[in-house]
Amino acid sequence: MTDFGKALLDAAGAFPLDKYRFLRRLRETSTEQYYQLLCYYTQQVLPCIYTPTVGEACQQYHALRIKARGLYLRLDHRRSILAQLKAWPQKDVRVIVVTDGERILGLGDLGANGMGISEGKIELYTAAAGVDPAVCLPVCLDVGTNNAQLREHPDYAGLRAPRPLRQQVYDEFVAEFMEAVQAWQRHMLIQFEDFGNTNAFRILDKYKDDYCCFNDDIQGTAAITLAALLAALRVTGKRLADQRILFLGAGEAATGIASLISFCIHRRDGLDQQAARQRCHLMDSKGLVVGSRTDLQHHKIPFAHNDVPACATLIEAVRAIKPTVLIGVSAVANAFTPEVLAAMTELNERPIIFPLSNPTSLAECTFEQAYRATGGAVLFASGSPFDTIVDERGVAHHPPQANNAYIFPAVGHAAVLTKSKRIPQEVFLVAAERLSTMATPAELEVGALFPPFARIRDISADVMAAAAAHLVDAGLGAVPEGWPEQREGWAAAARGAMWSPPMPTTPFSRL
Ligand SMILES: O=C([O-])CC(=O)C(=O)O
Ligand SMILES: [Mg+2]
Repeated sequence: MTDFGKALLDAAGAFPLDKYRFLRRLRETSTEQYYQLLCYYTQQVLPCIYTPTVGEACQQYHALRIKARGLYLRLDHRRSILAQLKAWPQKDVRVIVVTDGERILGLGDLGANGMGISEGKIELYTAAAGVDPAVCLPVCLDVGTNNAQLREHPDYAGLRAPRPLRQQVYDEFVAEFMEAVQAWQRHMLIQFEDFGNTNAFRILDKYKDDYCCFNDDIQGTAAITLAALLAALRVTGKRLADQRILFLGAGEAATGIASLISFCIHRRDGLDQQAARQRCHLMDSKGLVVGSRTDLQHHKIPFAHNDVPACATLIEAVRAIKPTVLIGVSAVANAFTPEVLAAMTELNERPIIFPLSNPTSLAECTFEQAYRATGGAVLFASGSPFDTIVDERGVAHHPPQANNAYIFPAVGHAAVLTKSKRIPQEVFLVAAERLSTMATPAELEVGALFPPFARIRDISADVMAAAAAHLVDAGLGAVPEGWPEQREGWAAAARGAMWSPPMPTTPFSRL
């Protein structure tokens, strides 16, 4: 069965973008078969519609000649957002993934081409957690772009203007969007995706207490990384509170991950939040984030250290801090040099090394590089997928992908089913903890920190049950209709709440 999915996609063309285009067209022309492929051949389809291909698809989106599935809301059409929502053909929408295209993966400002990221991410709600595609809506807030090349391209479909200089104009537009969504539907889950750093933090802070919303780059990435780290610690047998964690990068992902790790240490080991934060060291393009710096953005300040020298390079920082864990969220390809990897190997019996930057071309190192440099001792997870390595004994080592899709679709679907008022930070902790326990000892043995993605719907059902229990217990959501009293039955109930297309009858005769 699984080979069929691969064979079909191979037949669509040699290049990833050929497969992407094929799947986009299939969704339009043979929707049921598209969803059969997505839901029954998920592992084969996902890399073609999501990371790593989606990065290139967004860069080329204006030239792909595909019809946008999602809704564009343009800054020059402001004060009419509610009317535009009401005119949209989908009437019962429960999940929105929204971007403004300013920071697409590690690729920068892609303006209206960012629609591709909302469209890609929303498919994961269906594939991974069984949300009915009929209730899912990708949105792109087109506020212009500072990418002049794109703006001037004859095929570019977005607003041909730079992003607004005045923050107030932007903020009012986002506020109008949030209020319009609330006026449009009784309950909506809103996922913020790939906003620029400053706006991402500000928007989340502003709306998180009053809306059922989260930011996947800050919170989803944090949860999957914490899950990977907790699973790695099952192998080393060490405590989270005893780790020294060095981040290359100090943006949304870094501060999101560092905050959730600190929160987890605080909850598990009773350290106060400030002491827990000191387990995390951030490094930006100017060097280590230390207290003596006067140029630190707001979100970095809680992680500034006064007890380490102001190292300018990663290798200096590794030597000074002696990290047990190295996390790459820098979008700097090959930043984990052989020297850095060798230093991590000298310092640790089992170095934990997570090059998380997306897409693959921006990863801080490959699995092969980390595996070879550490003599196979590395505990590894990456943002984009890498190939398996077969060692000299013939044992296959599968590099786990710290794929946000293990977390956000399940957390989001739980929030939808419970109609949660908001999504507190604790839910991401609960989801990460649950996921971190799921790899079997045999899977951990060969480096797989998570169960295989092929089982994603069962995994999501467990995460949904844990997240739903938390939301209900916190008084934010209600027990979904028809779910049993007993919590033991909730994973099965979550599995039962998932939408699926009919099982495919082979062959896919009309493709
Ligand atoms: O693609 C992912 O899942 C991670 C992500 O959101 C990003 O890199 O912006
Ligand atoms: Mg993202």
